[in-house]
Amino acid sequence: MTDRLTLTRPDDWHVHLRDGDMLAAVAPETARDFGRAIIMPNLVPPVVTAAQAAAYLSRILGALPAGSNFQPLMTLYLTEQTDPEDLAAAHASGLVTAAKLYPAGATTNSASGVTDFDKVQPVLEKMAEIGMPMCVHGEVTDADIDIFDREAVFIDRVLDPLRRRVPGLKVVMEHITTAEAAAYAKSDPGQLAATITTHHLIINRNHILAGGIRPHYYCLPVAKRETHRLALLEAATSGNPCYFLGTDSAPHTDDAKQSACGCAGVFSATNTMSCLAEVFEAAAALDRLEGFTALFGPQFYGLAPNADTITLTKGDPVQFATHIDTGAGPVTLFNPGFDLHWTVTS
Ligand SMILES: NC(=O)N[C@@H](CC(=O)O)C(=O)O
Ligand SMILES: [Zn+2]
Ligand SMILES: [Zn+2]
Repeated sequence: MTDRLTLTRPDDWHVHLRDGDMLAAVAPETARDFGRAIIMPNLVPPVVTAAQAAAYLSRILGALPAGSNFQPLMTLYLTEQTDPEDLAAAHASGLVTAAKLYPAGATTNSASGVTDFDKVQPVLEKMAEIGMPMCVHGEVTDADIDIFDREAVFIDRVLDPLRRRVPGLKVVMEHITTAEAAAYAKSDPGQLAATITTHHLIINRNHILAGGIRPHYYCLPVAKRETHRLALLEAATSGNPCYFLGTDSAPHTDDAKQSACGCAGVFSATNTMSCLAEVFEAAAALDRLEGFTALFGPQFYGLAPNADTITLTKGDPVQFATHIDTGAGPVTLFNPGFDLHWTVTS
């Protein structure tokens, strides 16, 4: 029986660190196990300019524990006003790694996102030219499309046509939740990839809705039926480098989650590596955990893997605190619903 596992230090290719008191509390949680992370720009107001990204980067660095080597990889939030030259300069200087496309209204803090995709065509062409990846929240926002269908419809109606209009654009389909997205993501190696979250490998829509409504499992895109979870699990454990970890750890205070109109987002930064080790072991794929968490992301982004390692150790069930305290209020940690035996020990 394997009871120790040493991996190249993982990265998180999609995380929300927020700002202010929340940032102070959650940045150390991500920095503990991860070497780098793609930092989502959906603050209020969003991070749309290079100057805003530079200021946000310094606030993140200021929230890290002393001696931390964690490296935030910044993103810009694309709007219909984004200036292709400002974006290209931010990328060329190394300040910004990618740009994030939110369909307006698709998710938390996406009001400034894109409504008319033609308007961002020049920016996307510039990104293709300079090799800057586009990360996308892939859901349509049409009121007449069922929420469980919004990801699959986005691929057909928006993403595939957009990629045909902008050949050469590197795209990361963020936090995929469907078999359709997993199939599409592998259709153009090196140009197209997908992040998969920890929680979408573990929960399906029954976990949210059966036997009572569980707001801490509500996120966007919403978890789908079990067949889709199984497709994601197969993708994540397949060893195909087009799939890599993006936790989408998205903290909201318990007040904001446990409400008549609760926010979307699952906070999983603290226990993600324990959860994933359990999931990959159950799938007899522990040997593929390193690719998914530490090798395939940097490969797609054209970066070297981290030079150091982490070690996970298996033992008696580990107890994580049910929540973390933040200056903004308590934030509940993702509960996988099963015992966790693996813990990051060094
Ligand atoms: N995933 C979520 O449910 N929420 C994210 C936004 C996002 O990634 O779509 C958030 O910022 O809270
Ligand atoms: Zn999203
Ligand atoms: Zn997110």
